[in-house]
Formats: sequence, C-alpha cells, structure tokens
Amino acid sequence: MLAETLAAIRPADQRALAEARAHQDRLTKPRGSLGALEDVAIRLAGAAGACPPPMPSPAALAIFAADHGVHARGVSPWPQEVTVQMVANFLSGGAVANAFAAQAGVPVTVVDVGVAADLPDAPGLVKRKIAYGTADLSRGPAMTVDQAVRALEAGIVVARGLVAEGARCLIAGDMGIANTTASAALVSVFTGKDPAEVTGRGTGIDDDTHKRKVAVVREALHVNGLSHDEPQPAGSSPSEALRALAAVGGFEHAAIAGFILCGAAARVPVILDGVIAGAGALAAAALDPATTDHCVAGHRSAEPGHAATLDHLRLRPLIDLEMRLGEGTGALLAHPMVCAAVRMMHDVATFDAAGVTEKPV
Ligand SMILES: O=C(O)c1ccc[n+]([C@@H]2O[C@H](COP(=O)([O-])O)[C@@H](O)[C@H]2O)c1
Ligand SMILES: Cc1cc2nc[nH]c2cc1C
Repeated sequence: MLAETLAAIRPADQRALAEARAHQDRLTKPRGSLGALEDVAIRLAGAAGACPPPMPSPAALAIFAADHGVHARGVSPWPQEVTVQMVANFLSGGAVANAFAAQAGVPVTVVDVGVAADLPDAPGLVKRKIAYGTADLSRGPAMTVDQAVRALEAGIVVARGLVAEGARCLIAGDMGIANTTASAALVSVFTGKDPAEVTGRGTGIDDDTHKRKVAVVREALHVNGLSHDEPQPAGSSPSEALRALAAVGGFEHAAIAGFILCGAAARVPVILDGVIAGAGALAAAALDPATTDHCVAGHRSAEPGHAATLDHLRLRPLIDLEMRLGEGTGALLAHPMVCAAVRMMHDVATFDAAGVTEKPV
C-alpha cells in the first residue's frame, strides 16, 4: 500500500502553476496585494493540476494519538496518561481542537495508532494501534521498520477513507505526551540542524529539563547511528528515511507521514499543523520530495524545530500566533484562509470583465 501510494504522487503541474500566476495578475486588484494568499492559491492550482483549483472544502481533521517510551527519561512535565485522557476529551467534544473544528465546520476523527491503554469503541474513534507506545528512542530504535510501515499505512487508510467520504482538504493533528522529543530528533536528522537548535520546551519545561531533553535527543541520534551532520538527503534513499523515521519517530509521526503521502497521491491538499505534523511532513518529503507540493503550512508553532522544518520544506506559514498546542488547532484556524484564497481564483472578476482600467505600464 505504501509503494502504491508513493507511485501515485506527482509534483506540482507546471502548466497549472503558470496559468494560475497569469490569472492572478488579471484579477481586479493590484498585483501581489494579497501577499501570501496569492502564493497559496497558485500552490493549490499546481497541486491539483487545474486552474482554478477545486475548493479545498469540505475539510476533515484526523488527530493521530500515541505514546512514547522516551517519556521515561523525564522529557515532559505531564504524566503519560494525559494522552489517553485527551483522546477521551476529543471524543466527547471537549478539547480545543473540537472548538476550533466546530468553528471551521470540520469533522474530527481520532486515530489510536499507539496509545498505552486500551480504548473502548466510540463514534469518531479509529482503532489502528500498532503497540502500547514506542520503545525509548534514546536506548535504541523507537519502532521496528515493520511497525513504522504499519503506522504509515494506518495514516494512508484514514486519509483514503476521509477522501472517499468527500473530504477535499485533509488536516493532520496529533496528541502524544513526550512527542516533541521525538519531533526534535526527526527534525534534527532530516534538516541537519543540531539538537540544541531544534529541541524546544514542548508543553512547558524548566531550564534543567530542557538541558536533559537536548541530551536525550543527542543520545537518540548516537545510539541509532544517525547524525544531524549527515541529514537524510530528501528522497535520495527512501529506505534510509524509513529507518530514521522508525528509529527516532513516534507512531503518530509515521501515521501523519502516511496521511500526507495519501493526500498528495489523491491530489487533495493537506494543511499542516505544528512541529509534530511538520516532522511527519519531513519524513514524507524524504520518502518523496514531491509530497511537499501538496502541503500548506497552516501556522508556525512556537517550538523552535518547527521554524527549521518549514525553512527546510520551503513552506511559508499562514499564521503565527505563538501557538504550541498541536491537535491540528493551527491548521484548523488556517483552513478558512486557504478556502478564501481559492475562492478568490473562482469569483474575482478580471480587469477586462469588470471594465476596470489597468495600471499603465
Ligand atoms: O504542535 C506543536 O507545535 C506542539 C508544540 C508543543 C506541544 N505540543 C503538544 O504537546 C504534547 C507534547 O508535548 P511534550 O512536552 O509532552 O513533548 C503533544 O500532545 C503535542 O500535541 C504541540
Ligand atoms: C492538557 C493537554 C492538552 C494537549 N493537547 C495536545 N497536547 C496536549 C498536552 C496537554 C498536557
């Protein structure tokens, strides 16, 4: 299923990109006056291979939840059971993601890919547990390659299902206590930045804990034979990318990578959230660099590894509100902006059609 998905991914269509740029310039507004929104509209035209691109609506949010063996190293101030408790909160509609999703009119699916507890069946819950949390990435590989592939495929299956139900925009969210440690390790490996530059304070840690967290990320790279000095060259070796993802990632990172790959293969745009979704996108891009052409950066998280991620992927975030929650919240806020950008391509009159005089050249 992974190979089939990778084989279906195409880069941005150059003709649609050129057509979209030319169309933008004929619309009744000064050229460039919509700033980054113009880039989003053009980007989605390239991704869809059509100008104007289809409306990225309705959207669907999937929150991938999992636990992390590295929690035992004291890298998060929160107890591990908060992951399963927040899953219950998502399912009963009480989390921030639910409020933002309701505001944006987006349905929420929660996917258990590795929560360290058994979950009862519930509407809105997809059960694809690979294991009860990863192994401690600072002592050895967090996942086997087989587990990583199964998590990637869980993300693909979820994305396929949402697209089959009519979603025309996918939003990737996450939940997993300690997952900013795995994110930092992935960001370091895939961008080549030193762990000290890309390891942040996650849910909020003091200076001593932050020092320990950086050391844990360094150990994780060392023990797994990975180096930030030799980042996985994007796409040049999918098997090395997969090994790196398995070694220092989490089940939710792998599932998010699969979710993004499936969106790209189906030509359905994916709005990325914060550093966890970003780390998943780095892994997806390392498996096939064309994947990024189908992604929009919803926001920039306060987590330092996220800025490094967006720079590496050459993605410009739509929103920067110093948020660092995850769950898909930043991407949900960006969705109406992405829709507005595309609607502009459909609805705005050209200078010719509206009889508005163009600026003399
Ligand atoms: O999305 C982000 O950029 C982000 C930044 C910091 C924290 N989080 C969330 O906080 C949790 C992980 O934080 P921590 O400190 O336990 O590693 C996890 O559930 C994430 O969704 C998310
Ligand atoms: C309460 C809480 C909610 C979250 N949502 C995403 N990560 C989270 C981490 C905590 C601790």
